[in-house]
Amino acid sequence: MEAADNVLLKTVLIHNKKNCLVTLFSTHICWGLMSCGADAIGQYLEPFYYQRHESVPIQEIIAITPEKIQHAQEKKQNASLGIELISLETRSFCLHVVKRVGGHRWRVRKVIFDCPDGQACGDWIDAVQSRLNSKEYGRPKHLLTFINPFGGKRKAVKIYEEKIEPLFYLAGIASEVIVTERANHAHDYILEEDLRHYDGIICVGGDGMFAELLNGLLRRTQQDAGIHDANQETKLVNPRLKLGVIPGGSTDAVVYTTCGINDPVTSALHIIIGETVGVDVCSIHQENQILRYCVSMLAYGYFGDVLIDSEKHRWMGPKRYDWSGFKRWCKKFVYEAEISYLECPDTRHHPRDGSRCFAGCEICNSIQHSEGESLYSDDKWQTFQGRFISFQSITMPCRCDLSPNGVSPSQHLSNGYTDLIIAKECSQVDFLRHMWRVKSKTTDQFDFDFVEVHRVKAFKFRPILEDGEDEENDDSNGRQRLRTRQLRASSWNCDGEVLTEGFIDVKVHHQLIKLFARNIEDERQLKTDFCETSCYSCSARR
Ligand SMILES: CCCCCCCCCCCCC/C=C/[C@@H](O)[C@H](COP(=O)(O)O)NC(=O)CCCCCCCCCCCCCCC
Ligand SMILES: Nc1ncnc2c1ncn2[C@@H]1O[C@H](COP(=O)(O)OP(=O)(O)O)[C@@H](O)[C@H]1O
Ligand SMILES: [Ca+2]
Repeated sequence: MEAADNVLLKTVLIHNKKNCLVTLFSTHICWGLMSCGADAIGQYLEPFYYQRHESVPIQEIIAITPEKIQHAQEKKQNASLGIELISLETRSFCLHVVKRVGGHRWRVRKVIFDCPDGQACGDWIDAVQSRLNSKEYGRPKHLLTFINPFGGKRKAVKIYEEKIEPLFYLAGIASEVIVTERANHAHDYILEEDLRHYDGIICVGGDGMFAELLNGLLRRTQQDAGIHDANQETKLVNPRLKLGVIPGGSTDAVVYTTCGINDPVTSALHIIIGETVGVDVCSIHQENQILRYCVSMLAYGYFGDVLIDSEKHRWMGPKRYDWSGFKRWCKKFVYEAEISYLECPDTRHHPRDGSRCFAGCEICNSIQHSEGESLYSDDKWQTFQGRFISFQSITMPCRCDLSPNGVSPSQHLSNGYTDLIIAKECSQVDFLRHMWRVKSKTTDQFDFDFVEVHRVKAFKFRPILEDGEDEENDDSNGRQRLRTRQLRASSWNCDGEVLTEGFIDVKVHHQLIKLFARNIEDERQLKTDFCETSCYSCSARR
């Protein structure tokens, strides 16, 4: 289709006291000063070219609202008549659009246009609003919102009331708000209540709170579909509802990874524009039962112990992890397990391939999975048996303040794989060197001989809790005694929730859920000079 075919509305309007040609295309809106054409309002000459122009995709328009402005001429008239203010015809409108202010942070920018008359103004508002309502953008209309008042720095209610509610109101989103009264409140609500009226469920909280939504929604979806228990072979059903998070917790890795920053306003804008990204989910099984679902980090050993200890220091807020992390590091513990895993068959994809998952990621979109195939019949299972300090399964990159590049920087949101990171038995100093690199942005954190990494589709974890038989000890009668030494057991840190079962089977489900978020943008590639190719003016100049 010719670009010009997509023009829905084209008028000369006043913006910043100058005549501007404003064009509404089906995918974006463009405005700027003209280099030729008449200046008279409502008239322009073809062909026209913009001298300088700006363009905003429809997707990135938060709202269009009428703007009551007293125009200069009316002001004069009113002043001469001695009238302070009369009810004015609305001849101006305000576009509220996404503005990027750096570091993946989004804000709202207001752009005001004055129209020749009220009719033209109404036409513009209707035309833009009808594009915003179009199903192709998938903007949510009804959300179910849970707020955890005790997460992170305990500011979630304030964040919602002061920053998020006004934005949802502006965008025309109706949100039913539930401030949770206990742990699992949101989980149980999702499992039991009627959710038909909602387009999505969001929370203001941390990863633990998000895990409640995730587990509630996935259980509910399987239950409604008649899947009650499931082994690793079961094909799970994708939920209709989308999930979203506004950061109000401690680590906020889910939101940091999918929006590039833990900023409440940025997250609210990602939700409002309705863009979604598919996200891989791990199901954690024991026998034929699913114990839990996990999207970010599933960790045993060091990070499992840090979580258990940190719960005792919840009053410290997010800093509790540093304190517990330090305490755990001081006491070195070693664990042992047998881990079998099914590695990604495509050797181009691995945790050290240097790739990054950006919005519209080609790797995520191109990877093929044969979901129907049996995992057990596969003879490609490999086994690791040994001692380690930390074992992590990282299903999304897990960016956060503690690790801005991510715990596994080359992991992807929706490639269908999880990365196993095993920090094998080593000195405390060596483990710290590895963690230091996880925190820093520069060097390969896996470039140590004691760190082993694999990109896998599924794994089985069997803790070994007793040392092998030790025959070297003789008892007082000189008889050889078989002795076993107790090894330390840990628990799992599953998206920040404790899981006490040690033996587990884990499988990754490719893009099982959809999250309201664009995924991070490659800021070097954001176009600023030219708008989309369908822009008439730009394509004419190219
Ligand atoms: C010395 C530098 C240490 C840098 C350590 C970087 C490790 C970063 C791991 C981040 C894990 C991110 C994965 C997501 C986890 C969350 O699901 C989950 C729950 O989140 P929520 O609170 O929002 O509900 N969060 C966590 O489990 C937090 C784990 C954080 C562990 C921090 C460990 C700090 C270690 C400090 C050691 C200091 C030794 C100093 C020696 C002189
Ligand atoms: N009203 C509540 N009282 C106590 N705990 C709650 C409440 N609402 C949610 N929770 C629980 O609090 C835990 C931590 O929440 P989260 O929002 O992730 O904060 P943080 O990131 O600080 O851990 C979650 O496990 C969640 O189940
Ligand atoms: Ca993944």
